[in-house]
Amino acid sequence: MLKILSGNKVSELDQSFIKHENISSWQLMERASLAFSNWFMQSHGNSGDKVFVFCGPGNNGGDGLAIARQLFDKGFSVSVVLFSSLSNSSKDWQENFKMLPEDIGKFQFDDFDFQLADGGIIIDALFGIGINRPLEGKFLKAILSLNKIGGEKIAIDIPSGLPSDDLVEGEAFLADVTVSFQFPKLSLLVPDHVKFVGDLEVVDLGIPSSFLERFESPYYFIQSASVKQGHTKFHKFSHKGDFGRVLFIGGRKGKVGAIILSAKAALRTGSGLVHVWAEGSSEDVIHASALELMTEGEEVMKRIDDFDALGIGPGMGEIPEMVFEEILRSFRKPIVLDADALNMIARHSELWDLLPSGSILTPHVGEFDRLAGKSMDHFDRLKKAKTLAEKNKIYLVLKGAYTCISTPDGKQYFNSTGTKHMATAGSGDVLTGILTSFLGQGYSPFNACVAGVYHHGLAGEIASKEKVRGTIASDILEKIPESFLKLGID
Ligand SMILES: NC(=O)C1=CN([C@@H]2O[C@H](COP(=O)(O)OP(=O)(O)OC[C@H]3O[C@@H](n4cnc5c(N)ncnc54)[C@H](O)[C@@H]3O)[C@@H](O)[C@H]2O)[C@H](O)CC1
Ligand SMILES: [K+]
Repeated sequence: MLKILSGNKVSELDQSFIKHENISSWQLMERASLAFSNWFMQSHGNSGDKVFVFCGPGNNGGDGLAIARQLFDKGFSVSVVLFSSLSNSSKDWQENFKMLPEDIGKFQFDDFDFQLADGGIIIDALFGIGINRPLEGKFLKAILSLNKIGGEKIAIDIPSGLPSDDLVEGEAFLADVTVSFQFPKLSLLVPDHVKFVGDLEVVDLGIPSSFLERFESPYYFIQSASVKQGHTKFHKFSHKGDFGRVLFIGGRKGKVGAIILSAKAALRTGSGLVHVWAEGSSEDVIHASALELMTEGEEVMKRIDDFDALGIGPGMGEIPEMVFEEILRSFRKPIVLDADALNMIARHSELWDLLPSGSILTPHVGEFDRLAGKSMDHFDRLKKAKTLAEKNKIYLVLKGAYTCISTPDGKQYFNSTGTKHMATAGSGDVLTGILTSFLGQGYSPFNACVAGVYHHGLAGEIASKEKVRGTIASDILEKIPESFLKLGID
């Protein structure tokens, strides 16, 4: 798992890593710049476009100068636009400035006509994580001009103007792609900043995750290696009982499809036995949609404890509080709660106390705000999610572009998979199915959450490669098996 450090911890990290590797700060900058340039050559190597690098006075600008040199060496036509003189720039900036080849175009901001860069590749190296106040003066002027002209816009480490761990104040660079070093900065993961960040790429500086562990931070970025480790292995003699018996409750009032999506997702995630308790009249459609599903009626309440996991809520509508309460009182293992089950809790706050510890709640932003009250911005929402998870000893899966799992021990894990094409009806029901399936297979709630959000996102990525904006939730669940294959899980 990759730790996400706050901006003010990065210089500590740099110092410590430089010492550990016995390298100079310039060498670390060269590594970072090469990581960017290698990414650039892979994605833009064949582009004949002119490259313009806008370099601020700090080390982000220093990266920009090194990248300008490296891309020039690879045959690109490169110009740099500078905002500071040698004497008022950082030490490694100065080193890299001296190393600039003669044939690179060099402009001072005051003399630069921004129309020259129109249509080229614009690399933003004005400010990185060292920004400590809103943009003003020539920096603001430059960003406003860059945001107006055409061409592809790429930010180094973070779009200039965004603080690394806080909400933007004023203007910032509108990037098409942000190439962040080592780990994504927290502020790149919030929906409030999506228009600045564009697509997010994270490039490795060779700092091992174990090294990052030395630094205090509650935030993590989920990566495939740790997802792989968290999977339970099954063997030749495993039988369907080992893969769990799960029950889904929901699918009423014209929304039976929601619970079918959850149930089918559980089958595709590997559940041995999948039961559905939906409205009586929907039995036929459930059987017709998947022959492997079993349907239940009210009498299932008597043997509800026989199940290994429950998934409640998709398409459930409003059920009597008494029934909901009885389910929570009768089933004391972790439960997955989604959609209408979350709305029940939002309306009846006394239900919080009945949630089995380790339960998983999967609100989208709207549902979350009903549960926790309105938030000023996503940073505020993340704080509330942390508090709710700690207080109620539950796992809170706040769904979105970088779904965030808040755990009872106060940590927050951001998912790294998924695409914009997953924002489609029923996508969340599929996630409920996957999570319930993992719980039923005996995964700890934490492993279920991490594996669940990761496979959901990966299945969505695979599905949307074929179906792009026509991707529907059924496509996502059909690709769950491929997401296992991709990770080498049998
Ligand atoms: N381990 C890594 O990730 C590495 C990252 N690198 C790059 O270094 C930058 C951070 O560099 P730093 O010098 O600390 O900060 P900045 O370049 O962002 O600029 C700070 C500089 O600017 C002044 N300043 C701050 N805000 C403003 C403002 N609004 N207006 C004017 N001036 C401002 C501040 O006082 C400083 O003087 C990181 O993002 C990476 O790109 C390294 O290359 C190596 C390892
Ligand atoms: K930048």
